[in-house]
Formats: sequence, C-alpha cells, structure tokens
Amino acid sequence: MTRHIILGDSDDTPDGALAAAYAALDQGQVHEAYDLAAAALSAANGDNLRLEARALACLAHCDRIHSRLRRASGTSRRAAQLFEQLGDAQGEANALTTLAHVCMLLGRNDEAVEAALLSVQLCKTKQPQPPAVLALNSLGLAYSWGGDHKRGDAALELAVETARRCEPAVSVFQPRINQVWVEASRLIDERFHTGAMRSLARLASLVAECRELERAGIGFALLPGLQAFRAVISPASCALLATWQGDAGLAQTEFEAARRALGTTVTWLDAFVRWCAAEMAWARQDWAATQLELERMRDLALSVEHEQLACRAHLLLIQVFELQGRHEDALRENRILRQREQRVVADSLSHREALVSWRLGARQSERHLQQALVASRQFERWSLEDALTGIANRRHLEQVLDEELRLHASAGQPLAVALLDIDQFKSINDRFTHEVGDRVLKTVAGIMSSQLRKRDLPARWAGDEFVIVFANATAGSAAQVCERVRSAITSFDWESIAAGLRVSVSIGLAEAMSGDTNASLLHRSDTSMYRVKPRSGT
Ligand SMILES: Nc1nc2c(ncn2[C@@H]2O[C@H](COP(=O)(O)OP(=O)(O)OP(=O)(O)O)[C@@H](O)[C@H]2O)c(=O)[nH]1
Repeated sequence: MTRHIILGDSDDTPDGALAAAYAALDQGQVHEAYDLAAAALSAANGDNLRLEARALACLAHCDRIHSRLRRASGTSRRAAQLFEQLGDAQGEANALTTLAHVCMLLGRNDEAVEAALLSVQLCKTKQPQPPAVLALNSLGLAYSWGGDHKRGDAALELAVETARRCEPAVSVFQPRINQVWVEASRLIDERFHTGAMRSLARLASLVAECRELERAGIGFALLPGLQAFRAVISPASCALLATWQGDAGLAQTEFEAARRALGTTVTWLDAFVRWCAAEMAWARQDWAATQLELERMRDLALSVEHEQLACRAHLLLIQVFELQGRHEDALRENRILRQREQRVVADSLSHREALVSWRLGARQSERHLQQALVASRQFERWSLEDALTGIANRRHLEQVLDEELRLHASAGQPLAVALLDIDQFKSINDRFTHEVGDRVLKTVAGIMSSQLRKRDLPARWAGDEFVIVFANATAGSAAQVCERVRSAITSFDWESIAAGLRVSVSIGLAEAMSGDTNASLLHRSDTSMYRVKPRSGT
C-alpha cells in the first residue's frame, strides 16, 4: 500500500525526509524510503531543481534496491541531467554511478560503461572520496557483464586502491566482493567454452579476503540499503566456491545461510541463491534438479528485471542440455537467449535515441538561454541609449548623476555638469531639412564624445540639448573641456553636410553644492547656459 507523506512541519523538511529515506533503506524499509523520497520530490514542486535532483537520485536508489530497474534507469538519468544543469558535478557523478549500475543489470552494457566512465572522470579529485570508489566499482561490474572480465577486475582493483587512499579510508569490501563475482563469471565462461575451470585459486583468495574483512568488522557496503545484500552474497559466494572445490558439506551449510538471509521481497539475490542450488545439483550430476533450479533462476531474474542473470541462466541451461546430449533443447534455449539479447539491444538503442533527443533539447535550451541573454543585454543597452545619437539618454544620465551626487555628498568628490544647447537649431531644421538637423545632432554628439575623458558622460537631454557630467572635476577644469568642445564644434567642416551650414553651441556650467539634487544642479547649468547664449550663439 502506498502511504502519502506530506511535508509541512518545520522538523519535516525535505532534507530531513531524504536523510530519513536513506536511513530507512539501511534498515531494509524500501517502501518507507520510497515514500519519503517521493514526498521530498513533490515538495520540490518543479521549481526547486536542486531538491528535485536530490529526490530523484534517492528514488532511483530505492528503485535499484527494490529491483525496479527500468524505472531506476529513467529516474537516475533525469537526476544526472538535472545535476549537470545545476553544475553539481558530485551529484551528477553519483546519479551516473546509479545509472551505470542499473543499465548493467538491464544488460545495456555500452550505456553502463559510458555512464560509469563519465562518473569516474567527474569524481577525479586529488584526495579521493568514497563516490570515486563507487564509480570504479560500477565500471568494473559494467566491463565484466559486458564480457571483459580482465578490464572489470582491473577497474575493481583500482576501486580497492582508491578506497584505501580515501581519508578516512573506506571499506574495500564492496569492490572485493564484486571481484569475487567477476572471477566467478570468468570461471563459468571458461567452463562454457572449454568444458572445465582451470584454477580456483584466485576465487578462493578473494573469498577468503572478504571473509576476513567481515570477521574484522569492516565487511560492509558503502551504499545505504546494501547491508542486507551482503548477508546473502557472502555465504552464497562461499557456497559456489565450496561446490566447485568439491566440498558438498560446506557448500550446503553456506547455501542454507544464504537462503536464511534472503528477505521477504524478491530481489536478484533470490536468483543468485537459485544459481548456487543449480551448481550444487550440477556437481552431483543431478541434471533434473540442475535444470529446475536454472529455470527458477531465469524466472526470478526476469521478475526482477535482471536481464544479465536471466541470460546467464539461459547460457547455463544450454550447457546442461549439451552435457546430456539434448542438442535440440540446447538449440531451442540458444534461440530464446538470442531473442532476449536482441530485445536488450533494441531497448538499449531506444534509450540512446531518447538520450540524443534530450541532448538536442538541452542544446536548444542552452542556445535559447544565450539568445535571451544577448537580447536582454541589448534591451538594457537600448533602454539607456539615445536612439538617434547613440550616446546616453536622459534615463541613463539621471542614473549616473544620482550616483555622482551620492559620491559628492559622501566623499566630497567634486562634480561639474554642463548643459549644451545648439544655437538656432530650429532654423537649421527649417533651412536645411530635418534630415540635416538629425545629422547635426549626431555630429555634435560624436564631437562631444571624442573630446571627453572616459569617466565623463555625454548625454542627450532633449531635442537639441545635451548634458555632460564631469565626474570628479571642478567647474574650472570642466570649463576648459567645454571650451575645447565648443571650439571643436564651431570649427567642424559643416559644409561637408550641407552647403552654407554653420553650427555653434552655447554651454552653461555648474558645480555641485551640498544638498544638490539632479534637478537643482541641472537647473543651475541651464540658467548659466542661458546667461551666455546670445540670440545668434556665443
Ligand atoms: N532634426 C531634429 N530636430 C529636432 C529633434 N528633436 C527636437 N528637434 C527640433 O529642435 C528644435 C529646437 O528648437 P528650440 O527649442 O526653439 O531651440 P533653438 O532653435 O535651438 O533656439 P535656441 O535654443 O534659442 O538657440 C525644434 O524645432 C525641434 O522640433 C530631432 O531629434 N531631430
């Protein structure tokens, strides 16, 4: 039954729910954990991406533990993508490790190796951290299930080294027990191809080391929720080894221990234990029991979406049929195996398609974001710029003047403001056309800009009136610049614009006084400009 947890109380924060979910997983309460993570996800409400990513990562982990592998693959991929968008490399790496693990179990080996390799790269830091161990652990398993046991073992060995280099060092149990698994896989492949297992020495030494770690009290997994798994995997691995070494008594004892440790929920461990039973029957050459256990193993593996174990059961069945001379049955089993493998490949390809379309979507939204940024910068510029002359507009001028007056008041920094008016501009429009008038305005703005320091701001106030803000300047020094501007305007070759055109300007100047506002300062410079403005210009 699904319970609905609603987060509301102050203690019941989404962070608290996620921590509680991981704790519940460690106690084997997967449903409880799932509900808590789902509550955190709905609290994210689609607008808290970081919480959404973390809740999805937790849900994926719950699904992985609970053998809902297809759902876990979708959820962990989404979590990885969100973390990537957020620039959270560690979150992305953890989600990719989960993705690699579930893809591997689903038989999507290429995808699994790819996700694990990416995770390993994202985890690379000077001082290794536990996530790096987990990433290498997934990579090792992915290689091995992909058929490359040598590479798998090497990646797991690196995981062991990395675990030792962590500060504080973390348990090497998880990669070691996976090396047991990889070696056992290698051995049954060897038996399939050559009819025999050449040496059990490496498997025996790995199993012994895992047992030693358990005895020393450091035989635990790094991920929450996997502790219960250890109680099954460890005796089941011993049962396999004892069977292959011909110790039926020990095999039976270990097998019983593994069976007792199985939980009430069916997981891939149930299929693993059936495999042990099949191997024990195989050793007794009890082919009927072997076949029955392998069929159970296959069905259980399929019920928990563990494609790899299901394929392994098919492979073992083929061999068992051949050993009995039942070639027709072996051929039929082989055909079923091929069909299964083809389905897995098709499944993997459709996931690749989904991934490519997501990447395209992400690229597009990245481009849209860039375009929106460019557009908003453009809008911002436009909103502060005079459309005709390209210099600052009245809005921009007021902003700058506010800031300069604040500096003047707080730091006593001098400030001068000039108001420049084109003489008889109306008659320029009237005599030479409005278009020439526009060119005059643009040219005056250009001359002003070219004569000023970088810190000074030329702006168009209105019509034919311009303002210059002389930051950190007294009226005396500003007057010299104004004179330079005035004379540059007068001496400009206006004839190049229209024959007979002459342009002059009148400039009034005011220096900021304490208590000045934009309006009072501009008003004084305006008054000063009118004082100097003759009917025909200065
Ligand atoms: N070409 C052009 N003319 C403009 C623009 N904005 C305002 N004007 C004109 O500028 C003229 C300003 O005229 P007035 O305010 O009388 O000033 P003035 O003719 O320079 O007279 P004084 O200031 O006394 O020298 C008006 O005729 C406006 O129509 C513009 O963007 N382009």
